[in-house]
Amino acid sequence: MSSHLQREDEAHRDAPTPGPAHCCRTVQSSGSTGTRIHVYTFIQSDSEKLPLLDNEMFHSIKPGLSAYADSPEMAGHTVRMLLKVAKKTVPRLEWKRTPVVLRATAGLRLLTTDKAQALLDQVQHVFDESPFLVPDNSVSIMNGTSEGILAWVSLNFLTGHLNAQTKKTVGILDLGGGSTQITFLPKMRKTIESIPVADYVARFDIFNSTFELYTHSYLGNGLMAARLATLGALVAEGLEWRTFKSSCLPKKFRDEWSFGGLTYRVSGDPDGYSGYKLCYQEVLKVVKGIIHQPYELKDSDVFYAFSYYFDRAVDAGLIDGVQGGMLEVRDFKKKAKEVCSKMAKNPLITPFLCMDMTYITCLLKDGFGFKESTVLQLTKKVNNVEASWALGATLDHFHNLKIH
Ligand SMILES: O=c1ccn([C@@H]2O[C@H](COP(=O)(O)OP(=O)(O)O)[C@@H](O)[C@H]2O)c(=O)[nH]1
Repeated sequence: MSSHLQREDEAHRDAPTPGPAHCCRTVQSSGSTGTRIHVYTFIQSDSEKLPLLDNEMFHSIKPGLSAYADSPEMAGHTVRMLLKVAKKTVPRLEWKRTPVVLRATAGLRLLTTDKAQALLDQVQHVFDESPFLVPDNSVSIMNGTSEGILAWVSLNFLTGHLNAQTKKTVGILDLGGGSTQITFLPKMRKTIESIPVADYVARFDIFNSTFELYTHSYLGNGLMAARLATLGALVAEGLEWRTFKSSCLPKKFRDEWSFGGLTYRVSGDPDGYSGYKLCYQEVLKVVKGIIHQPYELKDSDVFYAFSYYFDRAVDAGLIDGVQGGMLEVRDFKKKAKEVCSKMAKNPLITPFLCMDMTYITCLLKDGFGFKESTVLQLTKKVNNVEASWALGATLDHFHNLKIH
């Protein structure tokens, strides 16, 4: 993350409002499956303390910017539409002192440097023409470590753990389209000692505490990227004529499917078998030897799981789409088996549901090594605020978390 972003206290130097400062900030999160805007309003009465989050406005547009890799001006259009929403949310008098920042995640990390830069340039141009405050480094690709840490900061801020004196915190699991992140505060020394390479640990300061987190982002292990890998569709050639088959799809299913600006012909295996067991073998290839198993997960507390973990749990009928809920890892497994065995007879809510549920089960069990009894708190929103790294990025902007 940038350390030279303009701080809120600087932006407020000429602020007319006496007393507690109300500040707004817009973050655009550019993911592989969509571009979103978050406008946060904070109340900051004491610069020594964490601010209070007063309100959030959220809006999203599909597809993600990476779908415009070959027509970057369309990326500018997406961002212009989202800034229109920001203009409606932020009072006109506040525009000039409201910073606007875009952070891109896996979708742009997966593109070549030139293509990603052309998209970022378009976004920068739209920002520069906007009436908002455009800080240095306002448009960039965020690295996976920051993505994991900032999502952890968001969830722990929203659940009140960052204010508490106790060092009790919650771990997070984030499943995007292109990448997946796991971040938690280890309790055992051995967890840090047994990491494969140094970049699985990140230290950062927030107010008067230093945290040493286990965090990792797996590029290519987001749900959509995992579909591609399962189908064997990561090949560069033959997209025009090849059909990618999988026993995770209904046997008679045949269609086109697009991700990251490319379209693939996909189908079930009409002459072969389909179902959970075969599907598990297919998705295991995407996980095995790639995902590191942290030492202490076997007897860990609750993890907050959001993004596609939440969306698919809703699609499969495991939780309510508004309330969310608590599930055990074994609930995903049981449901995956059920969905896969039924797909031949009943049309699924999405033809990919068996593949997605089986992948999630495999990622949790054979990937991270969770026990079947591990509890996951599935959530879309905490206290009406979207669960994502964007809030953490905002706190970082105003309070400089110093990730090292
Ligand atoms: O502000 C956000 C950002 C992402 N998501 C969810 O994240 C998933 C997709 O992630 P994304 O496209 O950002 O993937 P990435 O490119 O970061 O891997 C979907 O479930 C979205 O609903 C969300 O709910 N709010």
